[in-house]
Amino acid sequence: MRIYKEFFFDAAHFLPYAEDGHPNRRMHGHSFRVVVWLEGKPAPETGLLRHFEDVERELLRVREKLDHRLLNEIEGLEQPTLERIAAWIWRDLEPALPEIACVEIHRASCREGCVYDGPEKV
Ligand SMILES: Nc1nc2c(c(=O)[nH]1)N=C([C@H](O)[C@H](O)COP(=O)(O)OP(=O)(O)OP(=O)(O)O)CN2
Ligand SMILES: [Zn+2]
Repeated sequence: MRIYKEFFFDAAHFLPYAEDGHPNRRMHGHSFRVVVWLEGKPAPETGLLRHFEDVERELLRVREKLDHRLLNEIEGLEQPTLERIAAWIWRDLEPALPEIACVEIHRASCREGCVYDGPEKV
């Protein structure tokens, strides 16, 4: 069974490895929607897989690190593509929310996004 909670943030970035003169190389901003999925079984005594209050607390914590920031300045986000941001959010949340199953990140204005299912298991 899966549950999800989402949050929104706005941030600036640039893509350092875009070609010279390409707009992606200039600093610009986006609005992002992030959906975090948790997977597991509800506890028999509570019926909860994980209380949404716990999830909300962790999402607010990670949002604080991203919102109204220049993403390139954040350690691990020197190449702040959707792919890297999704994996970074996963790593930041995983210690507190070990039931994490998927991080979606959507950039609606560009009609694009990324879905990260976690590090590959060997
Ligand atoms: N696979 C990926 N490709 C690209 C990514 C990415 O994260 N993963 N990111 C970008 C840039 O961030 C780029 O800014 C996206 O731009 P674009 O789709 O051209 O949309 P706009 O910036 O024009 O969108 P707005 O409507 O102005 O927000 C490129 N490729
Ligand atoms: Zn961009």
